Amino acid sequence: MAESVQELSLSSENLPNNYIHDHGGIGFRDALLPSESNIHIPVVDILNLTSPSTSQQELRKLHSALSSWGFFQVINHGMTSLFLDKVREVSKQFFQLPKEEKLKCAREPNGLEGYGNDVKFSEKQRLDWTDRVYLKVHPEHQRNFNAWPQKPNDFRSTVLQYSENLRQLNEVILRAMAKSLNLEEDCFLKECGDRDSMFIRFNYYPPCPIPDHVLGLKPHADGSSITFLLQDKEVEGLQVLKDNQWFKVPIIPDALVINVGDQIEIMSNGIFQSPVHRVVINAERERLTVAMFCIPDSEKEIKPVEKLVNESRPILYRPVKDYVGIYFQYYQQGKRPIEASKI
Ligand SMILES: O=C(O)CCC(=O)C(=O)O
Ligand SMILES: [Fe+2]
Repeated sequence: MAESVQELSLSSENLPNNYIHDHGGIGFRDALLPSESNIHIPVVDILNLTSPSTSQQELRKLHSALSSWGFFQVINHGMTSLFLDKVREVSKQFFQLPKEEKLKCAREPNGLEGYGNDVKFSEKQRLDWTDRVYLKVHPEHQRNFNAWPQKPNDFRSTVLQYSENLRQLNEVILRAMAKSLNLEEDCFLKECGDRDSMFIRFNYYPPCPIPDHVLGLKPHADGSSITFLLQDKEVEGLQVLKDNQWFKVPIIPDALVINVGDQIEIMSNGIFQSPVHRVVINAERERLTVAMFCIPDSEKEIKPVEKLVNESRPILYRPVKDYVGIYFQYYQQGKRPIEASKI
């Protein structure tokens, strides 16, 4: 593995050029807080969503969140604050291990899973200021435990429990999203197929001496159906682009952030937006987040749901298969992968 960002952050007088954005310095970090501009990233309460007397109102909120931001936060999702802290804790403990221990689960040169950082494919590319662990957690028979951290001891059991919880929550959210569009409740679940998968990514962003010129994660939209993000409890950094303006996603310690990925944008015929987002860093504190990407069956054709195509809303996307495969090709060329599907 190339030098970790964690190591770079310790000996940071001369940062390699390929981390530096020349156009930085114009305030990566002074994005607006949505509340400052009087608009809010909605917070959806799962209890309200599932209780008959409040569900209609909550579904309207969800619909509005997904069509304007593509982002929302959920509370009352069933996981305790103690458990979420545990997920954060085992993740942090892994990145604190000595280098030799972390390298035991290093990503293979052409592999996908394991511990590593940004894959370098060209000299022109700007690299992300982050080290990661990327793992397939679903389906069960495709878990490759060789790529999983062996330490801390409770890493595996905690991540398995967290994945199981998010699998159930994914179903709740996809059903609610379909209902909010007056579709059959299981519409998106069916479109994702029985052979869907889930990948978890632990994002570790060390402090950086020149945070106005370096990004934790470049602007991108996710290739998932939807993505769940457990934010750092204290250090912010996630920003979302809306109407050409960057907004900070505020920290709500026990909430999960959820965003639409490109594949739901396609299925919803563009009603739900897969938002462009990025991560900024800071000079003082590390930040750690845990993203879970839900991915539809790669053999299934993803296309706009028929009921969402009509005269006033013509079809906007052509069918695509193996979107995640296309995603990496486009991303590497600096293009938005969803362009591959736009008519
Ligand atoms: O770390 C974050 O706040 C966002 C992570 C993210 O966007 C991703 O992993 O795709
Ligand atoms: Fe993302």
